[in-house]
Amino acid sequence: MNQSKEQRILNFVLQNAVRGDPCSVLDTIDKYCSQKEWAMNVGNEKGLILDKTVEEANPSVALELGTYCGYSAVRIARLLKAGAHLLTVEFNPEFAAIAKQMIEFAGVQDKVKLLEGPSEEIIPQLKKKYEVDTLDFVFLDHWKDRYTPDTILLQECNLLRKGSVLLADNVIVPGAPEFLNYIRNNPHFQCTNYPSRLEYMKVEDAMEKAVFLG
Ligand SMILES: Cn1ncc2cc([C@H](O)c3cccc(CNC(=O)c4cc(-c5ccc(F)cc5)cc(O)c4O)c3)ccc21
Ligand SMILES: [Mg+2]
Repeated sequence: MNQSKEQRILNFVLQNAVRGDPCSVLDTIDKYCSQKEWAMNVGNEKGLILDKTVEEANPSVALELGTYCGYSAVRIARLLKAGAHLLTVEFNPEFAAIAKQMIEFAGVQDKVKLLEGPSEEIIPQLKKKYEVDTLDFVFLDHWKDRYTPDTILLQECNLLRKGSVLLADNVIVPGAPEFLNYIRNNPHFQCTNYPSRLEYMKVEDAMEKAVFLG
């Protein structure tokens, strides 16, 4: 049975990156995906925007929707302070299996909890089953038509507090027009757009930051 692209990316990391070194894992994934096979990791250019947003938020509890191969989970986890943790949600079992190995190889497994299932099922479980009070930071990178319903669900589940930071990938490509319309016209959010490039391509993309005002 021939390998998936995601398995090839993981193998390239296991053979070429430095175990326990998150930056080496990120650089190795970026090298593979820019030179050999494109993949939908946030990448290094938008990754720098993610880094700055995480550092500014300095979250104790962070949530990621859409783990994929674990690139952004490693990227976020490497910046978390002692005792802080990232919950990352992946519904595709193959992706989850790859991401688990990627996160462990990078050595950030103590800061990351990978939750398998669709966001619409996991989000309502965060308070009781995963002992979350409120979320300090949320990275949205799953199906683009789920950004809005899941942002509404986060509010309904009382998971956001004054100052909670949402950061959404791909608001230009593939695009999340309905989410941009929702969040920019919502008085409970203060929005900022960060123009950038689609990962590994000379194509325009952008990220949108939305701070919950309570
Ligand atoms: C409900 N639920 N709960 C958890 C959860 C997790 C998933 C998966 O992780 C998953 C699977 C497939 C697609 C995505 C979304 N990502 C994208 O579609 C994307 C596309 C492109 C791009 C850009 C240009 C192209 F030409 C092609 C693809 C660039 C990007 O950065 C992307 O993030 C996410 C899905 C639903 C989930
Ligand atoms: Mg993305």
